Amino acid sequence: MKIAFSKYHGCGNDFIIVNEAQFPISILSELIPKICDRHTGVGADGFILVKTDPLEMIYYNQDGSRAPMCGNGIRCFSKYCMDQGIVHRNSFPVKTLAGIKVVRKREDSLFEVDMGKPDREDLSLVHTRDKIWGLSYQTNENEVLRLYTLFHSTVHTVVFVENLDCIDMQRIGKQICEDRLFAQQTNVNFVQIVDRKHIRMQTYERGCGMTLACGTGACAAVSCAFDLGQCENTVRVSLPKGELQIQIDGQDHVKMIGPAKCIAKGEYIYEND
Ligand SMILES: N[C@@H](CCC[C@H](N)C(=O)O)C(=O)O
Repeated sequence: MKIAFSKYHGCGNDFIIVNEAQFPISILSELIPKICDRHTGVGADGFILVKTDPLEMIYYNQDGSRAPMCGNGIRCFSKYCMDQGIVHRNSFPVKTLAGIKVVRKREDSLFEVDMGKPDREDLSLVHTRDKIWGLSYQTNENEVLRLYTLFHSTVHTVVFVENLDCIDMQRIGKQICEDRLFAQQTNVNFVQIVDRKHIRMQTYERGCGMTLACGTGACAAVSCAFDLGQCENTVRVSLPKGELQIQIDGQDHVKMIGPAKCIAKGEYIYEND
């Protein structure tokens, strides 16, 4: 079976985007890990299904697991919908498992997404403790870190470090992500505060591993740093291949601003085993 796809990226976080109508949903669990494979497939961090009536983003990680939301993904989804003539307005609502998100394409071609508020309290489905906020955590190699977990459209744990370049994010990220503290694993964001208006970060993503950027993770990191009094309410987030801007208004409401780019279009030849 041939499946028409587009590939987009937002700050290096890459996605295969496919229109829902063209194949039976029953093949998804086999299709996603195959098409996202970087050697034998097209290669991507995530897979996005587009539903048009109403407009909905259905997001899957590289391994085929479903996630409630994806910050870089929703900007790419929005650009795809505009490129394909699915939407004709510059601002529109998108249904996600984490609620309706309103997207706006700006004059500078960046996409602005109203990401809503973080949830620091009702995390009963996220972790097995009452709260993980400043929890002291020892890694297998005896590093001691502090973990801050919150729900920002999906589950995120923030770890502040002195210098991103001096830490084994793959090893530590995997350990925290898979720790039994978390009922359904967690995304792990390593954050270096550069100054009160600028952070550097990189994420070990649940269902995928290290990625070059994570939009919901950037929102979680800035919300957490702001809460702890470590940054202003408007922060530049530097990632290995791009930059996001995160703004928090007086009511704890978070906006994410960043790019979305089409890289390729093609047909994937799907063969089931
Ligand atoms: N890359 C994303 C987040 C994707 C989902 C995540 N891996 C999860 O399982 O929650 C982003 O840009 O937000």
